[in-house]
Amino acid sequence: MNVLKFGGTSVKSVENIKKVIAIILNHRQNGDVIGAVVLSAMSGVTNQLIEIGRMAAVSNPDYLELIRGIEERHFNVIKGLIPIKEQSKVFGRVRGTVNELEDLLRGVSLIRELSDRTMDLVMSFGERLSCLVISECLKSKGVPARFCDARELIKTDAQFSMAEVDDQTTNQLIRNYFATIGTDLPIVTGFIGSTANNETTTLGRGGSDYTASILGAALNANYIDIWTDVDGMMTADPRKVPNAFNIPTITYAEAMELSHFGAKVIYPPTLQPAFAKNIPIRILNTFNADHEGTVISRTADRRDFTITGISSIDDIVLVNIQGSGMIGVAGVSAKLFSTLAHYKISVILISQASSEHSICFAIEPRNADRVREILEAEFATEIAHGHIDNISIERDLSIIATVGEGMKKSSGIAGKLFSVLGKNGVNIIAIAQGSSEINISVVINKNNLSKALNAMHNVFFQSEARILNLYLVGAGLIGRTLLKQIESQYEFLRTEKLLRICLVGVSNTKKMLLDPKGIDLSDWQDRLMNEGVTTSLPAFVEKLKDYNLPNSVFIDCTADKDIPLFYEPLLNANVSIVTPNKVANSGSYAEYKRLQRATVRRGVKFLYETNVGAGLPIINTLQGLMTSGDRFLKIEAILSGTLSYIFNTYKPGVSFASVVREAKEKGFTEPDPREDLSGMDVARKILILAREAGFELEPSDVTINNLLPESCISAPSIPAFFEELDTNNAYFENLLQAAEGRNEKLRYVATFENGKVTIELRAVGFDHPFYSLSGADNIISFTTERYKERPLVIKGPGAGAEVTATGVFADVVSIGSYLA
Ligand SMILES: NC(=O)C1=CN([C@@H]2O[C@H](COP(=O)(O)OP(=O)(O)OC[C@H]3O[C@@H](n4cnc5c(N)ncnc54)[C@H](O)[C@@H]3O)[C@@H](O)[C@H]2O)C=CC1
Ligand SMILES: N[C@@H](CC=O)C(=O)O
Ligand code: NA
Repeated sequence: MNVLKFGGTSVKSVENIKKVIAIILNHRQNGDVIGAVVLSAMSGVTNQLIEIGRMAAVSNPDYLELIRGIEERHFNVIKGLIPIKEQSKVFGRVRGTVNELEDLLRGVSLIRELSDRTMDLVMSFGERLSCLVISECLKSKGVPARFCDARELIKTDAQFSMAEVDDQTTNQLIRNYFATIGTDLPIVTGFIGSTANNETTTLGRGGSDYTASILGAALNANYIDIWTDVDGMMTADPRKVPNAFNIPTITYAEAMELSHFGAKVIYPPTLQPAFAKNIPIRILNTFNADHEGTVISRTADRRDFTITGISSIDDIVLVNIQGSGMIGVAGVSAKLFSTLAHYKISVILISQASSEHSICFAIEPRNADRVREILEAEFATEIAHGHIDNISIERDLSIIATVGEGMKKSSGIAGKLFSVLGKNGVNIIAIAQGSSEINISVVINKNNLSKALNAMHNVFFQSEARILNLYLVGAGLIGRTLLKQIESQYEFLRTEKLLRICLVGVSNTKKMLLDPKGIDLSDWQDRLMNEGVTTSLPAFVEKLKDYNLPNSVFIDCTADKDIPLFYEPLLNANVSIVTPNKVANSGSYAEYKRLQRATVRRGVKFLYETNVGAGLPIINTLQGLMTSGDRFLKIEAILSGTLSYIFNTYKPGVSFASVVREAKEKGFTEPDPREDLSGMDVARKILILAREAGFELEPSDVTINNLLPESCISAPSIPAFFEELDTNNAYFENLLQAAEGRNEKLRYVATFENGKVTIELRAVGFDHPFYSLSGADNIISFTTERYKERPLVIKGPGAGAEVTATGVFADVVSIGSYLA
């Protein structure tokens, strides 16, 4: 035998009530015995009744309008669900109940007073009306339903609005009642009860769940089914954590912790009677009746995760009371908490460090000022004597609770929790863990709530892929290729690497598009074109900070000199950066160092493997040697893919400018190819390598060996530059022919040795290791303490869209692994 309870949304409209009736009929057809059905008021009605009461209390006659509205809603149910010839009798009964409500409010309006006692009576009409109407609907469908006013069964004390149930009397009354009704199906008003003197009381908002549990326990039901509008309890609030999913089984204790911390699926007192009788509570969805929902019972099986759920209280304040006079003095906390209890201030969380120097506790914001006054008065003497310094209040905070019985047996949960919050720059203000070990609560700033919840959910519920939120600036050749590569690897990363890449922002020089829900990788170009707004980097970064998404990565695929100005603020906001743009690392040494320090300080990543040799593993190799304690003696390298390509491809008689054009078309050159031909690009790269090798070099320490005649450099635009190149063909032809005549090849070689950089155009013979390069190859030779006899050499294509995007992609994925 089961007790069924349907909440406010389930009985909100004709459409929804049809679903409720179908569920009841279905049970009966399957032979499942229903002991009782408990109903809430139609959704919105209780709030309206409260408003009506308040309006009447100030003699505002408009309340009559609201009463008509409530009456109308119930009439509509009758019209929609009861055959015409049976309707008038039910209309009459509804009208009679509504008249009773009107009489009551007339009285309230006359005496202009609304006590908690009267308010409870006013509120009782919501459930009385819904049960009245729906029991008649069921009767007309052949169910032997019978309206049951719970005030005759549930006896309480006289704490109106939050009455305590007298279990013994109540259980007896319930059993007596059920002994008399035979096979009738009582439709019981949720939420309400009455005192020994038959005054109406209510059991607290959400109390209909509690009514069902009281009935179920008294009747020794097999199940208490709470039918609501969600698929059971979820691992987190799905409005805040889109990846939250249903929890199939949960213990009473876990459900209690989660519902105290804001998971509004079940009213916490409901759990007690069910727990005492070991009756499972099932949370089911009226609108998705086939879903298995959540079963709450003593033991929960089918556990895939160490924690069961994450919940939060979104708005709290923290009160801190501290002073040297508190150390070792017994009774301060006793006085503190008995004072709070005396004033009925509910304390949500308490934390005291073992130094006993301070105690902090969380309360609802509406109590903050009152608590300060109360405590300042109560501890006036201690404050006057300096034993207590002050009572401070910190606002705009949230509490997040990780809940789960599984935490008892496993270590490392707190470590995981703090690490994920740390990596996402979420500062923890206070921590509490009860010795039951099924709840670890942390207090954080409210503006980090969504980020923290999502990041935590992501690491604790590991079967789900970790999200990496990308913001790409510069959707040019490399940027576009990167997105294409990510798109084709998306499924592999999600299923094999448990990494879900989400593009949140993308921009080029003209337009930018940001969407925190993610931009589909298959149509980002169309969306950018159609929905994008004029690019503004400050606005882009502002939005990024505003969204405050976990695991955010900023990718700079431009060669822009201004974008690096945003790197440090981004790192400080715990956003990792990946970039092929060399500007930041080749500016002043101080700036280079500042970025390095920011990454260490904030525990985020700044990765730029493609600054040198595109996708070739040069920076990673160098950093590996450095961190393992090797020392660099010499770096000798060919670092320009563009120049390699030109020197490997140029044949006398061909126009030099056309070879440069080819290099540009193949995607080897910088957005402005003069950067390559002037030697600037190589200068940047060797400077970066020297710095990575531990040397403090400024750009002025690198002399550029420029290959271009002045007229080419000073051309006003890139097309003009190409024209200028054409007119200088003879200059380049001579240069190359001279080498060719000696069977040598031209190589643009950068060397770092003894703290000094040299860059020169060399002609090398076939016995030189740099002779046999082809295409856009780079070659880098590291001579170190450990690689002294024979240097470590890395060689391969050092420019081009695919290889560069691959390097950027690898950096992005490595951030994903780090954050996980
Ligand atoms: N092409 C290659 O082989 C390699 C390139 N790199 C680097 O990759 C970066 C990108 O190169 P490519 O994709 O070849 O250049 P590109 O010129 O094709 O793309 C650059 C993109 O950045 C956009 N952009 C420029 N300033 C912007 C701003 N302020 N805001 C938004 N968007 C902006 C442009 O609209 C363009 O779409 C450069 O820093 C380059 O040095 C690094 C290694 C190899
Ligand atoms: N333009 C560069 C590629 C990027 O670093 C080159 O030609 O090497
Ligand atoms: Na590289």
